[in-house]
Amino acid sequence: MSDAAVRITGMTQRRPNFELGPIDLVIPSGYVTAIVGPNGSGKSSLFRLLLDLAKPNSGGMELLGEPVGSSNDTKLKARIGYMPEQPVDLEDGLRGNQKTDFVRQWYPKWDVHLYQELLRRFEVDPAIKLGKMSKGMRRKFDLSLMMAHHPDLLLLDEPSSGLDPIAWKTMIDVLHRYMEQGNRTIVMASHIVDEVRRLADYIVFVVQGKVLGFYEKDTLLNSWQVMYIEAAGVGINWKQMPGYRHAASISGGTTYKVVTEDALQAERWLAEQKLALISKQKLELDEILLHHIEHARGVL
Ligand SMILES: Nc1ncnc2c1ncn2[C@@H]1O[C@H](COP(=O)(O)OP(=O)(O)OP(=O)(O)O)[C@@H](O)[C@H]1O
Repeated sequence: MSDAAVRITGMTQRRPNFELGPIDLVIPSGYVTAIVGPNGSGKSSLFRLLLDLAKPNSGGMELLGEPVGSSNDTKLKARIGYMPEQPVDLEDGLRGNQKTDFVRQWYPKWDVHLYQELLRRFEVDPAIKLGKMSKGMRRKFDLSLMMAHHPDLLLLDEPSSGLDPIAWKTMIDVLHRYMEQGNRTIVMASHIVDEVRRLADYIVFVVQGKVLGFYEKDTLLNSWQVMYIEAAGVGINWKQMPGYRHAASISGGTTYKVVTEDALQAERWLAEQKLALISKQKLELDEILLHHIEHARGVL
């Protein structure tokens, strides 16, 4: 794995009704990492902490090798593009162009040609007041603005929220192209299975303020499977099957539906037990997340 784009060490944030962490997490540079978790699990809170918009109670964070929270972070921030989940209400009265004129001053690598190309691709008129733009249009404007200074790291909090299918496809293409150039990194929170499938190299599950795991996407999607197994006349202790997560007999018969998170070893085990594997199917990302949530509810 390459250098760390994000390094979080023993970080906690306590609120009256919610505790985030402790989180220890290293996100590699040069890849797309998706943070996946249910509503209220702490994804947006994590982004705000990484941007120093909120302070942790303990622990530390680094972005692109620099500590978060130092007083002189202008150079670091110039290397980052951040897209919050919600637009900033205070900017409602500004026209798009007025926001751009203010924002671009902070970025030495500001690229007006890229900015204009992105606005054209997303079909956004920057002369409109931000408060008068539709939700999706404002999102597309913010995406264009945020990418026009050639950031090394993009932090995207549910980037496709409000986008129509055409704009969504454009966004996926724009982000793919962004990743083609140099050692760039995207960290994004997303609920959209297809988006994670198309963009992510790595997946982080966050549930109830805790990181449940960091996975290489293809390994994760290949290793979680539901298997249909014929097991007539034998009492099987399914819990001995590698990666066992769940088992149920189908309509009380001798066929079992078993979920494993270690498909390769599970198949070997079935062969050793001389059990017939009738069919197998990969789980979708949201089904895998559901298993993680249920497991977390039992142990956290
Ligand atoms: N400013 C705040 N003050 C107090 N509590 C907050 C604040 N913002 C969020 N929370 C609480 O922190 C927890 C985590 O919220 P957060 O927005 O980080 O979750 P999320 O995973 O981004 O959720 P979603 O998928 O709905 O966007 C929730 O319990 C939420 O109510």
